[in-house]
Amino acid sequence: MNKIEHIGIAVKNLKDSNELFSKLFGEPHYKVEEVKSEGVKTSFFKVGNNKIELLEATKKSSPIAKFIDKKGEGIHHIAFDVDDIKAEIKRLKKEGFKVLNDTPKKGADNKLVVFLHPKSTNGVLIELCQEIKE
Ligand SMILES: C[C@@H](C(=O)O)C(=O)SCCNC(=O)CCNC(=O)[C@H](O)C(C)(C)COP(=O)(O)OP(=O)(O)OC[C@H]1O[C@@H](n2cnc3c(N)ncnc32)[C@H](O)[C@@H]1OP(=O)(O)O
Ligand SMILES: [Co+2]
Repeated sequence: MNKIEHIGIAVKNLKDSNELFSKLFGEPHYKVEEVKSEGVKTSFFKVGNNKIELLEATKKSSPIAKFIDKKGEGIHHIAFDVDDIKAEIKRLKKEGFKVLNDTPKKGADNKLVVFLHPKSTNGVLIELCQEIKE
């Protein structure tokens, strides 16, 4: 794994949270992207070399809606950048981690993504991201 790609924060209202985090960072978000397959609307902030993803649920069955119902708003996942996502899936499965999707799926910001179940990672939902190259 190369580095933290982004940290995902679950929010109830993306518009309100965009304002709040713009004040916090002193800079507005640089993009908004809906990922229908995940039931989320996301916005991204750059903080130095780091990226923060805010996530609002777009439907009741969204993982973000469920998370907020159970735990409230807050840090939802940590995403790590990888070069070869398929090789990482294979390696991590061998190590006993519970990979939630065997086939990488299209995430936000031009990435292929895979999630590891938080029950296999000390309660932290982990996302792996590989940049999609043309
Ligand atoms: C667009 C994109 C991108 O960056 O490109 C994204 O990030 S999309 C981000 C949104 N997409 C995802 O999160 C996809 C991967 N997530 C999932 O498949 C799901 O959310 C699961 C992680 C499998 C949980 O789903 P499930 O239906 O089992 O929910 P559940 O509410 O019954 O939760 C089962 C147990 O996991 C815990 N749990 C659920 N979500 C959690 C989270 N984010 N961090 C830590 N623990 C979590 C619950 O509290 C519960 O624990 P207890 O049993 O102790 O009560
Ligand atoms: Co994410």
